[in-house]
Amino acid sequence: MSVAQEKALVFLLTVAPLVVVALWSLFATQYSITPSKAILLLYYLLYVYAVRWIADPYLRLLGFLHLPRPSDRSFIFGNTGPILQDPHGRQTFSTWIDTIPNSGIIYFSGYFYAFHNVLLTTPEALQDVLVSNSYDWEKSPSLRKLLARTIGRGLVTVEGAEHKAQRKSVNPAFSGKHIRDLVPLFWSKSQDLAKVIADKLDVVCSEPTAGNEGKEGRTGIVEINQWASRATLDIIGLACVGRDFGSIYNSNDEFIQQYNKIVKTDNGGSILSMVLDTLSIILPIHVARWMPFSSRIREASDGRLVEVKRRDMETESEKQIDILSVLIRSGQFSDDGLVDQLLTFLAAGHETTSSALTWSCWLLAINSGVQDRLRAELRGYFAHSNDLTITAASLENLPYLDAITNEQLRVMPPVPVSSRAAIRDTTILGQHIPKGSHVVFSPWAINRSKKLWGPDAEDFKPERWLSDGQGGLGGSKSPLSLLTFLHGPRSCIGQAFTRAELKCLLAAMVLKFKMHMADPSEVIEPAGLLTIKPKNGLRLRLTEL
Ligand code: HEM
Repeated sequence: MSVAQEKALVFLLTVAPLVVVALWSLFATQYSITPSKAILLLYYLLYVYAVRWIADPYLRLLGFLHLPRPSDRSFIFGNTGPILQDPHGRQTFSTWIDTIPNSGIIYFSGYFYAFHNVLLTTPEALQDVLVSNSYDWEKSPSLRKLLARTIGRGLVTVEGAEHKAQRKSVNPAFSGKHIRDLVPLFWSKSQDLAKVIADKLDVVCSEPTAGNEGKEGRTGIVEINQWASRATLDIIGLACVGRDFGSIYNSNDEFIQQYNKIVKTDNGGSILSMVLDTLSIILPIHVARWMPFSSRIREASDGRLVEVKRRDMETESEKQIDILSVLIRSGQFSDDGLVDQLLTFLAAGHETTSSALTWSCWLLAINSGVQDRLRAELRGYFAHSNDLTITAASLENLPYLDAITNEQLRVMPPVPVSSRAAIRDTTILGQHIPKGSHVVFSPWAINRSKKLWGPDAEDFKPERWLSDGQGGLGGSKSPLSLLTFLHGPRSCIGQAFTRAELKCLLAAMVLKFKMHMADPSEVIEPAGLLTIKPKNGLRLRLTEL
């Protein structure tokens, strides 16, 4: 639709019905449409209310029409047509950001032009929404309700003052100091992972060459995604609850079964449970959470986990370092509150780190030069040490490992897109944004924007973090050019945790194996609902070193 057509549409849906109703009310009594003036007035008020309700979004549209926006639009889909064919809008948002001239925001409309969205395209616009006016924006109520039904009222699902208070209480458990304490645990699990995978490989003997006997070694094809999922689950279990789920050894830990039942969507729910689940989404959070049929959350909230931990803390002489212990010691949470936070960490921290590890392995498998250089850095580091143990201090002295971690989180952000709704009238870069409008920000598109990262933005180049001369910004001009964990009061609380964990896992894998694609011609496609994973898994050929 052209701008003229859009303005005509607004007129048709706003002014015209009011004119019609005014004429109608003038002549209605004359033609005795209704005998009662009171009923006529009631009709009139109802009609005006209905027109106002329908017209409201279209009147708001006028406030956006001057903003840059995509040219492909239709009445039914607004501008969302291309997004529907492009999961998470990854490619669409990237194209818009790099090709539509704009100074920080691009407007795009939803169905029937009735929903208004603003795509944030520059660090300055992101700063306004995520940092300066963060509490003018909230996650969509339906999404929060859906999440709260399964993970309770933890950090992810609460808003406003409740969020501020919770964040303040949880922050110390994720402080730099505490994450340093967790590094030995990350490293030990990472080594377990490498060992368990190695034991599954086939023993082969290489061809003898002149003067050399054939050497025995282990190699095989491994689906990495499922190992990444198991390892990151075990790490989060140990770090958050102090409990080894043992899923890399295929354990049947009761809590894990419970967790899978709660968080996984593919657990074969019956039609009845689907209906009940739907009902509990529709109901307000507080009600749904305590409904007898909302059994999932009840099962996890049985409090035993916290009870056992309290007992361990009393009886064991060694200070417990897991996050649950830190939260219990803070004395800020009820037992229910603790369970909600734990489920939140599991849900927010498991799939995401598992996705990040999978993509790291993929990037190293298709960039063998980077893989070799990382291995050389690690071997060089350990050559000067008697003990092959990664500590928090060693992580600070492995610059290439740090660069790879930054770069893989930049090019393959596990959460590719997120959004917020304005809960009051606000502004972005001075532009008035009425209550009810939506902002969309795409870590995928921002992290890969040529405007922010240069012409090689799409390439995996860890070196950009080594010689950027920009204080660790990878050659970009602002920290907000990297959006993987967002920024501001609602940024990922687990960022430092993730970075340390990923470094340990990658170091263990690279020291133990040479990684290649099982089928070098295979095209790996990202897919997924909230986090992205390789659509058909990731098969790598691992050769033990
Ligand atoms: C690669 C790994 C990770 C990525 C990419 C990631 C990404 C994110 C993003 C994008 C958000 C903001 C979502 C939004 O508000 O729209 C977020 C929030 C959050 N993340 Fe992470 N995350 C990761 C790992 C973790 C881990 C390991 C934990 C905990 C152990 C964690 C806990 C949380 C929590 C609690 C929030 C909500 C924070 C708040 O609203 O105050 N995340 N994460």
